[in-house]
Amino acid sequence: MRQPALTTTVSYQALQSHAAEARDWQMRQLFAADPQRFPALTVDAAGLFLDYSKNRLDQRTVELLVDLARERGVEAQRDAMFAGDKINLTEHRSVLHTALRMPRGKALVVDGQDVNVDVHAVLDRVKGFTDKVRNGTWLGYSGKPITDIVNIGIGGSDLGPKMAVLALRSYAHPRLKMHFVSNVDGHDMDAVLAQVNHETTLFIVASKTFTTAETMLNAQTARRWFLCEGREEDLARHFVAVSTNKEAVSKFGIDLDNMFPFWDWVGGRYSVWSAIGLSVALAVGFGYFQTMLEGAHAMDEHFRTAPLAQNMPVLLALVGFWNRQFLGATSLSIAPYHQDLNRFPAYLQQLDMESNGKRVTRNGQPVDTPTCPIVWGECGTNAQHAYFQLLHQGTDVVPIDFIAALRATHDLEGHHDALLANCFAQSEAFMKGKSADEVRAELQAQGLTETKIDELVPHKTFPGNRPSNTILMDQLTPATLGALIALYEHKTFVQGVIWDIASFDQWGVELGKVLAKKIQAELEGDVDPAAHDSSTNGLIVMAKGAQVP
Ligand SMILES: O=P(O)(O)OC[C@H]1O[C@](O)(CO)[C@@H](O)[C@@H]1O
Repeated sequence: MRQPALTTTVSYQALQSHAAEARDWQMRQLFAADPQRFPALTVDAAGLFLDYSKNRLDQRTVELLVDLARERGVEAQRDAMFAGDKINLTEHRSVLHTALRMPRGKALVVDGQDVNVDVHAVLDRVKGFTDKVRNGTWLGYSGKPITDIVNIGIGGSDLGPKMAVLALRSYAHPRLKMHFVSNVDGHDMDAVLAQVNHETTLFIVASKTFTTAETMLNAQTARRWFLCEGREEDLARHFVAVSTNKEAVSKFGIDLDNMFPFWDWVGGRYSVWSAIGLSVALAVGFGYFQTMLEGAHAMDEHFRTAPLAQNMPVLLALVGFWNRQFLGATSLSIAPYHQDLNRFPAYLQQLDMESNGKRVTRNGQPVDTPTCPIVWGECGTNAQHAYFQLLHQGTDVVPIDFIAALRATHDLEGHHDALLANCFAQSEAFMKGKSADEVRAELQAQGLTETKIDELVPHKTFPGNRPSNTILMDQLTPATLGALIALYEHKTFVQGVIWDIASFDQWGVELGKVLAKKIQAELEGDVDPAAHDSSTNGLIVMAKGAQVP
């Protein structure tokens, strides 16, 4: 259905007038005026708690934002996604990552096929295989159990599994060391090969298409490395594939018995729940992998059934939209206060920016508002000692998502309270700031001269009124991790619906791929690179002339 331009909708215009009033609001005053602000602007679901009260909005803003979600058809499009409708219009595909975490037996027929049956058949195979590797009955060619697993993949075939394996570090198998190679830069593969042994290493070649240049080159290199010690007939014990492309897997030389399939209705950046999660299931065991799926399913059920005004992914999306559209925030910083969520910001970069980094609507018209902000971030407290200076006192307002677990998964004394204290202190500081009067009073109490005080006040003043969300969970477990990932998946979906953009394709990555192929041929051959601009030609000539060490 053709959507009207966003800025022409009734609910958008109501929001715009409201935003004109809200522009001067100070969060300090909003908190002081409403003792119920915290309970009113928080929500919990699927083991997660979202506090969005430290944003420049009030309950009326939320009502207007919910009206917008309704007018843009979020509920209908959500239902269409869950039902398997072909909502990925440009590729004419269903979008069914939610089906990957549906309990067994919940029939969902798409194109005449019950996808639930297919999903669970693959999960059963994942269980059988991962059990064998973990219990030491899957042996390498010389009869030894596997000790090292190398996942070769890129984008969604790397970021999700790598993020989840790190996040669930405390659940990991003691014998199995997990490695991830994604970069076509040989230094990545070289560093991993230097640590592993031919006899006890298992390679997972993870690629939805099985044509991605980086992954294919890395896989060929791993194969060559393996064949320096092992024989062709040993490959089946050391190489498995995860893909939708049987033909290419077979052509590569991987036994189809060692291939774990998935389907074109799983987007790469939504694929950690499919067999692409094989490395996660190997690391933590199939039982915990399944618990991660259950955590995601709990969030799916919440997203599918909760009213919009109490719907966590919808609210997270609407607050993000408000900050982007009406506060002019061009980026969103993700600050996990949990070291094991170290790769979560990188994971979200692909999820959000590859989905919603678009400038035309689903019908190909230019959008009439800004779309996806730049997503970036780093673990707290490290981020505090790097770039939080800019976030507190710089000229840009950057909303932040703080993510923390109330209980640690370690028992080291003193650390967790220190961590949480920092997390809560930061969101308080961003909200409250520190006024010039407060700074002045503090410096006077320290006995500084008035001249010195005048000099320091501007530097020590914090504007505050800077927005943040805080997402809490009891502990980082497979279930809460699953819910957290699903929360952001659905948040991305809702924003895509509001902007009316095609969130499930990624044409923007194609141009560079095509040009790289051409330049690689020029670097490797005698072709004269005169066909480019003078800068690109010059760089190619320099690379061709460089001495190989
Ligand atoms: O799993 P594949 O097919 O190798 O693709 C890897 C990644 O490449 C992309 O297509 C972008 O180039 C991502 O969307 C995808 O996650």
